[in-house]
Amino acid sequence: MSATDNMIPAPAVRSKPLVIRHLPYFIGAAIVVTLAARMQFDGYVHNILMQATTFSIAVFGLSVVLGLCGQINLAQAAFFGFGAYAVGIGTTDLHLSFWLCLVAGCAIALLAGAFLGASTLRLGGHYLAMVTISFQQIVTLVMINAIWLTHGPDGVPNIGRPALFQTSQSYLAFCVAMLAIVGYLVWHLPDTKLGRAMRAVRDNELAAGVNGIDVFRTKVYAFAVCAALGGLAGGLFAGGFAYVSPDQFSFAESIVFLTMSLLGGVASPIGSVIGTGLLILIPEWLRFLKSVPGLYLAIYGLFVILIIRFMPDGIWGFVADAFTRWRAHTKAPAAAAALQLKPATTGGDIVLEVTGLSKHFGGLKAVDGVDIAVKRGGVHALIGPNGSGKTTTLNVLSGLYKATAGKIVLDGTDITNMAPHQRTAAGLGRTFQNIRLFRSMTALENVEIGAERPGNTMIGKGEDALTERAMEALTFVGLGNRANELISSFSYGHQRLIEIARALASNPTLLLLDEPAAGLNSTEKLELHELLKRIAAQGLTILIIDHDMTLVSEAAQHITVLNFGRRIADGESMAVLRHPDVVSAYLGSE
Ligand SMILES: Nc1ncnc2c1ncn2[C@@H]1O[C@H](COP(=O)(O)OP(=O)(O)OP(=O)(O)O)[C@@H](O)[C@H]1O
Repeated sequence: MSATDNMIPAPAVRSKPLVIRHLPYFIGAAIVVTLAARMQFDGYVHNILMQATTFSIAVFGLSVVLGLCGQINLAQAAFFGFGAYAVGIGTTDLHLSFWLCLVAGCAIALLAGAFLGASTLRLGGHYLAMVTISFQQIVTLVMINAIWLTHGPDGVPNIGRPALFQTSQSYLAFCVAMLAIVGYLVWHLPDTKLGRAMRAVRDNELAAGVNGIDVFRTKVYAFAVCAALGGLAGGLFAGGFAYVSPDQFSFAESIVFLTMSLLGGVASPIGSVIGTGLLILIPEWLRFLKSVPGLYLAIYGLFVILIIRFMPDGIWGFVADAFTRWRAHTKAPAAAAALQLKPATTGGDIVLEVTGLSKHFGGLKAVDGVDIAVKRGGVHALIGPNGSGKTTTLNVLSGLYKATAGKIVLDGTDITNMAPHQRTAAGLGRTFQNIRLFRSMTALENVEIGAERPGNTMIGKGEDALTERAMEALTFVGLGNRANELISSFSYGHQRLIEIARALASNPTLLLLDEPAAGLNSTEKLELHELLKRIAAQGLTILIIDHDMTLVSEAAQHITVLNFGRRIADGESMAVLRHPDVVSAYLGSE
């Protein structure tokens, strides 16, 4: 019988199909598109709407790369320019179809974004910002100087539109429809597997990696999507204004896009539209102040500073946060079935075999030639005084550190040289000494990421199955009734339980627990002990590090002891705890 045969029946209540749930959005979007097609705007209002619509799509890109994935992109105007010039040059000089040029512009931007991302995203932080600024400057220089291609500073006039949308009015309606479609996709992205991976990477890269997410690839995807949206927006912009020139795609424009994104709320397409609309409209509203030199810019700047100061997550971020908190207290989570753990049993009696493992930091031998054999089923403890190399060992096991020497075999598979997410896919689950949860997410969303582990045989297809599995794991640790609350509303002890639930939801073959009792009070420690018993009762093997000798001696059947990075004892718990070397090294000699 396969593991999937043992799956728990799903709770009776299933959510409605997405299209039905989001029907109000589509009806609203259809009304707005109809209004855009029917209402008569003067040229000035029309231009503002066209600019706001196309800029919003470019800012959607930033909401993906920066808002969802936490990676800075200061070259969005360059990608916008790729799309604009593809349509400009394609429809005028090459006499190609608008549609072909639009698709080509998106593709060029996507490829450039993927290339830039793949070559620089390992840098992160300030370096990434610097590289994207340089890229932006190079693109601007090419636009100005490659006159044979771009027409240089004169720009490209008389850009064509599709035959279907020749009039300004119909073209605007088409752009608004594109805004609605792309906006819907970006709005829905955080609830997809890729979107959850991006949010996990943004919140905590280490935890994302050990929960089975390929961090680097996720970042490259985010960057490529951002660039493609920039290209699409630029192509639409070119058709709308029928003219493009290099100054429209400068570094200053990239900063404008970024400000729009931050002002409205970087994590949501609604924020993108709000920020874009405001930043385009505020200068128009303050136009009457232009007679007093400097006053207009001072008020404009003050307005932006005040919003960012008092709403650090932007206008929509502020509203959405309040809504999430309200919903957590009003929307009761669905009841969940009992969690089943069905750890894989492909290898022999030994689940984890570590031989000659070493990790040196320069001259410091944090782990030095350690052997550990963890038997299938039950609890194996790794103990030792402070600084003896326990956490380093766990970090090498889960791939956060590369081993200096030695071999690690998990359930018959050599995982020594695998990346963290590949080890997770191979069946490793872990928690951290310093809790590493995804802090912008709810408890349920955190555990869903664990449940999504590649190779998890205990989960069916689709979002409902994912939610059910996560609810089961949360209910197993006693927090099912608080599934929709944000991490910040949980006590330290409960956050530890959520981390354990996240690992359990992935149905690992081996669970590594790094000091799970640290920071817990005596009642919470008792609850943890009970939890460990219930986990072990389902046949899941646990390798635990902890300083609480009562917990270790009662929970673990087997103990390995480290001191100064070397193994000094190994065997059945009671015998090891009485071993003279252990007593003197770890518990004190008297
Ligand atoms: N990234 C690192 N760079 C340099 N030295 C490190 C690093 N990580 C750990 N060490 C050193 O390796 C040794 C072992 O540390 P480790 O955290 O593994 O010990 P531990 O047994 O888990 O201690 P504790 O019980 O206090 O958590 C220590 O001397 C520590 O300072």
